[in-house]
Amino acid sequence: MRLERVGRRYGPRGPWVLRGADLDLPGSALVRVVGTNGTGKSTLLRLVAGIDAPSEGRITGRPPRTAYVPERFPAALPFTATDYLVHLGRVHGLGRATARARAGEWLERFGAGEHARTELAELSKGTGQKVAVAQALLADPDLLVLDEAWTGLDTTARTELDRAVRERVAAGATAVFVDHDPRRLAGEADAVYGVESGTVRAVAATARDVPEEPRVRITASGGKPLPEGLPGTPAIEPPDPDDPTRPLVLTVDAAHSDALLGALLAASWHIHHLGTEEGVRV
Ligand SMILES: Nc1ncnc2c1ncn2[C@@H]1O[C@H](COP(=O)(O)OP(=O)(O)OP(=O)(O)O)[C@@H](O)[C@H]1O
Repeated sequence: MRLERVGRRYGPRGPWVLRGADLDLPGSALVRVVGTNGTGKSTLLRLVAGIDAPSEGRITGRPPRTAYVPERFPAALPFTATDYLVHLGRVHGLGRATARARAGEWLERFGAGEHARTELAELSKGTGQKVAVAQALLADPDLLVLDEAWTGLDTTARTELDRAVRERVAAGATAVFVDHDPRRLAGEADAVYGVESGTVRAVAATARDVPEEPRVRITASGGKPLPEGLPGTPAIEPPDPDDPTRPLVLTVDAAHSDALLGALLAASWHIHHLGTEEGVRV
């Protein structure tokens, strides 16, 4: 599949979110898309998935069996989890019995089997996300597009999704994903693309070629919640602290460390330690 000189803007006079984007998506490949907040990653993924059309340029060779998981699951649909999955399985060309069996298997796999008959509107956010992910995997897609699909899943389901993505790629599919956590499938991507200032560029031809960028570790604590949209999208440990006053370790590319420190200090966070980390990769 290929994107050639693709541009997208919202509205005829809107600013170009993407312009002149070229992208080759081979089969049997895991492709990561990175970039800071609001640079157009979701826009690019919607174009790749075919649920949005480019304002200019062309997209060719998209496999017929394409699946997409958006950042937010539209939970207000009037179906039970199983009926929704069967319906989408039918849309993807599965027979009713196969769609029903696979719906059950995927819900079980993600630990949501007990919610098979729950109305979508009554599902918790996390279980709704499990249904969204099951929907995408149900019909063995040849192109799997995941936009922050891990967000909201519990640890077991996240690991299961990692496994399912690897299985699809091993079966010959292309999986394109965005995730804010740089450790997600770290070192496994066949290609990494960065979206920046409206353009898409290869950050690394293969995971092995990722340049060794120094990473900075900041240990910090604060009484207030962390500010939204931290510079450099740092990895944060532990990800869900029980005690907000407990120090967190934030790891970020050195290029963003000053901005991140500034954001933490502006939010009245206390900095305990600052150091570099060797060998951390995208
Ligand atoms: N449907 C839309 N209508 C108008 N503007 C939009 C629409 N979708 C996205 N945009 C704009 O396009 C730009 C890129 O948004 P997009 O969601 O693609 O970025 P992103 O990199 O995925 O962001 P984030 O990391 O915050 O998820 C933003 O300025 C956004 O406001």
